[in-house]
Amino acid sequence: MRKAIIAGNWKMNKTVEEAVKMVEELKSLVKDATCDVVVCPTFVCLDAVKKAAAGSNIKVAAQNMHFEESGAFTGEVAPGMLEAMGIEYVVLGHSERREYFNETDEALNKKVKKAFEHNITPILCCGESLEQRENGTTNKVIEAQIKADIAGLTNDQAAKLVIAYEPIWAIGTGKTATDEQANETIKAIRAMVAEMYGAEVADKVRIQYGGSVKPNTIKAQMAMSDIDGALVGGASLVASDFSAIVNY
Ligand SMILES: O=C[C@H](O)COP(=O)(O)O
Repeated sequence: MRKAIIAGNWKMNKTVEEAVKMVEELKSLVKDATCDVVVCPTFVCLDAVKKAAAGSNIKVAAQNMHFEESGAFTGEVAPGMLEAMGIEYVVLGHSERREYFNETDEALNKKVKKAFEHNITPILCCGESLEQRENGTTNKVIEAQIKADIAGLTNDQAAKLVIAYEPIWAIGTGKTATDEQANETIKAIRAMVAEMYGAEVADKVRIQYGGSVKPNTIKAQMAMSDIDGALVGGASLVASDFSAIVNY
């Protein structure tokens, strides 16, 4: 039985003060959640959020990291720096990073491996554009992403993966994939993982849905057979909305 995981991706929002205030509010609101609860603040807020979340059930994720250990990479953050801070998860390959920051599958594969080396669990994002959904290439596009991004892991590492299926056309648009569409694609992703690492591993991998998840959509989404959680953007910025999602 997979434990659900719901993560709030704050993207480029919240000052340190606002982020800490949000965690302080969330702590009591999500304390009885039955799923894993994760917040993903910007790098500048990570340390303060981690300290604010201490002693609670809120886990902290970075929104990105570099694959190198250290060196002349101005503006980047190394995996060891996140590990030293006790960061448990890292979001990798969000469609915004693939699109605006030219993140490639080759780099993502290095990042996924490096995250595991540093005891950080990747939340690996994948998903198709509206055009790809409409021309019927959704599974082909996602298969290319998954096969490249998670290649070369051990079975133990692969089993710990969190994958977020985010149809790009549903991000921040108010359009969610139907529960059936999301579930079907997530099933297909699980089959891709099974092809690479076997059914036993694939059965352990947690696969979230992301794209305009709201308090009024989550219950039906979580009732689907293969949806193991959510990666929430906009609705994760307000404590009452995010806690309502987490306490679905
Ligand atoms: O990482 C989160 C996703 O991009 C979803 O964002 P959204 O809930 O605002 O559509």
